[in-house]
Amino acid sequence: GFYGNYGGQFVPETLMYAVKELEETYEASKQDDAFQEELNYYLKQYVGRENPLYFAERLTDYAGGAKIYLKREDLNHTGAHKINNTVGQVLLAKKMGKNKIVAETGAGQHGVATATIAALFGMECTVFMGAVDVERQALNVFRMELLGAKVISVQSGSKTLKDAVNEALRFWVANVEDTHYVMGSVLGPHPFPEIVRDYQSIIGIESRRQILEAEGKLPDAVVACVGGGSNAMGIFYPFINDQVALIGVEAAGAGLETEEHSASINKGRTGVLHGAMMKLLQDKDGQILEAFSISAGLDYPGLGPEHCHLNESGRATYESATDQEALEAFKILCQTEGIIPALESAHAVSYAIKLAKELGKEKQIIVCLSGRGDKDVQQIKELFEQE
Ligand SMILES: Cc1ncc(COP(=O)(O)O)c(/C=N/[C@H](C(=O)O)[C@@H](O)C(C)C)c1O
Repeated sequence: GFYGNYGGQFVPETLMYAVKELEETYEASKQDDAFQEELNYYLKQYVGRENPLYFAERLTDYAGGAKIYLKREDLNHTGAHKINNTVGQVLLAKKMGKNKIVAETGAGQHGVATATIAALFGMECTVFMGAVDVERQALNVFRMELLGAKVISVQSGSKTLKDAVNEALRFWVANVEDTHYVMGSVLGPHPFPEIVRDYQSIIGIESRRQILEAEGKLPDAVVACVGGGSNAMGIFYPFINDQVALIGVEAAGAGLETEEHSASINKGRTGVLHGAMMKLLQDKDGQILEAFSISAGLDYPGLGPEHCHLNESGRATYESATDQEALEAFKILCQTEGIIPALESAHAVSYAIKLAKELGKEKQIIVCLSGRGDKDVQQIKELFEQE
């Protein structure tokens, strides 16, 4: 369960049984043809895969360099990549005979994706969400409730994702007999980072095949935003043995030199949170610092253990984009391609525009468009009205 010096299973005894049971069930599911068939059925017929790897010609012209391809996870059912993971994990819950689901959410996309699949399989669903995020992503709270989920607003700590995960883990410990915890990103104790990576790898598997079809060669770089790191790990992993640059884009918020960002790799130190060893934003006493970002989905003070290892080994590099840069890219994508991206994804687009210029016309870049921006329009509207 380790990725170099990161990862592990730093959980209390009360959770060891549950993570061991999950590990066994996951390993067994890999050999279970019926399970794989059911998973692929829902990915195709319900999520709507495969989605396009779209050549963004006007965005490419705007950037003035390498060809930019967008992997359209925004076109999935529920509007983001999160559902790739929740389909798989809820099927695992069924395989373990558990009919209740608990999850955390920040941007609300993971919560919506969990509530959606729980409704599909008639399972009870409880989602923990920081009170700050309940405010910021009110539309997604309503969607979760429409889908039959119970949304619990978390008042402790900084009232954002970190605190929602703490409360969700506590709930899971108390209900482990009949409840599965659907982890929303490549975080948490082994085997969660592996499971979420594997379910999200469908993004990179499709992208690799599609770029070879379109260009007859692999891309020069793959770019994705990183909150906990699941859409990035999913698009990176199938390219891991290729000569392809893998670039994660962290949220620099108000700026890396300020206290207001979520740049765990660029400004963090090694520590343990939510059961895993990873790079974390923490003060000199090891207290976890609050993360900041204009996008709720990147607002997490850590980054998944496998990303920390890829960074240390040099296989992947981690850049960042500020709130302002993300907002700029958000507008540019709307105007050049008629696509309203999630604010999280706009961080990746922002860096990709810079990289395209640097690489020049002969090269190709794939950007993971992890979600659509409908959930952010209200927040953006208010921002523009303030300008
Ligand atoms: C559209 C979209 N794009 C990217 C992210 C960042 O999550 P990762 O892909 O796991 O780094 C997110 C993260 N959303 C989570 C959520 O909706 O709960 C997030 O807040 C946490 C699970 C990290 C997202 O919604």
